Amino acid sequence: MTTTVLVAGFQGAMGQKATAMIERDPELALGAVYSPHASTTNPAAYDLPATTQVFTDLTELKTTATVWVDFSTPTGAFANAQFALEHEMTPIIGTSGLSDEQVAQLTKLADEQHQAGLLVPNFGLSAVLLMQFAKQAAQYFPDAEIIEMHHADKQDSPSGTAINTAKMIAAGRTQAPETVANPVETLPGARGANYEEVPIHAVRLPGYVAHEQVLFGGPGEALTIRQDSFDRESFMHGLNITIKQVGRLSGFAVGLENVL
Ligand SMILES: NC(=O)C1=CN([C@@H]2O[C@H](COP(=O)(O)OP(=O)(O)OC[C@H]3O[C@@H](n4cnc5c(N)ncnc54)[C@H](OP(=O)(O)O)[C@@H]3O)[C@@H](O)[C@H]2O)C=CC1
Ligand SMILES: O=C(O)C1=N[C@H](C(=O)O)C[C@H](O)C1
Repeated sequence: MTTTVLVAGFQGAMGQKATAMIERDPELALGAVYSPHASTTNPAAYDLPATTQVFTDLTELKTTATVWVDFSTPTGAFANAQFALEHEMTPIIGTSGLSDEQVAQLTKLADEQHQAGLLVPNFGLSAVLLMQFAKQAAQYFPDAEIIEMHHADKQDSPSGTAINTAKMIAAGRTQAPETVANPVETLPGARGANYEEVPIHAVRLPGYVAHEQVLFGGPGEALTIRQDSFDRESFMHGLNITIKQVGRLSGFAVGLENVL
């Protein structure tokens, strides 16, 4: 059976990879693409199949796609996912930057619509394993810091993966981390952002793609866990599996591990 997919943000770095992967897979069909800033609705202009509908306006969007893949922007992704759920499409949100409150709203909407949905902070297997290992390590090393490194075009900081890693570290801890009584930052921001008592440091540099290091420190020892996406192809296997498996979920979930 063929699954028909819509890709939102199809002209972006991830959108282009995703549309190419879908076109290559005989079990998938690229039914439609969406971006509010696309200049024409002619698929030939983007080297897309003639059967792929191009939409630039949500109010005009009508498609046979059953799965909505989102690689847009933190501001666009929430409204897109709401639209998908309200129009019988299962959202797979790859876009980072959604707040916990927005995730709670999507979970409620999915339940109301009797729909599934998945937010995937990172489609890379190395990142999923890093997060699981970090949760495990936090049981013994409650003191941890995250350094995430990305390409210079990344809009949001910190990365969705870093925030999710911090959540998993917090969930894995059995003791509170140590805190400095009166910290002094002689340059504001020197200790990074703080999520669940995990400092997060975001690096944005040309040449990088997507990388994360988690540093754990304990009395007289340290543990470092690192993952690297050297190419956006690293996200495509996870995305392919998610498109094929997401329909089995009941309700809205977070994390690739839900479909592995
Ligand atoms: N989960 C994962 O494994 C991964 C997630 N990501 C995340 O995916 C997102 C996209 O990344 P990337 O492709 O690098 O970013 P890009 O900036 O390259 O692409 C985003 C695209 O979305 C378009 N866009 C803007 N607003 C909307 C909207 N409301 N609806 C649909 N499309 C819109 C943009 O168009 P225009 O430029 O004309 O505004 C642009 O073409 C980011 O949040 C990133 O963090 C990235 C890699 C892996
Ligand atoms: O913008 C990116 O590139 C990436 N974004 C995601 C995130 O914010 O975690 C996933 C991966 O890190 C690549």
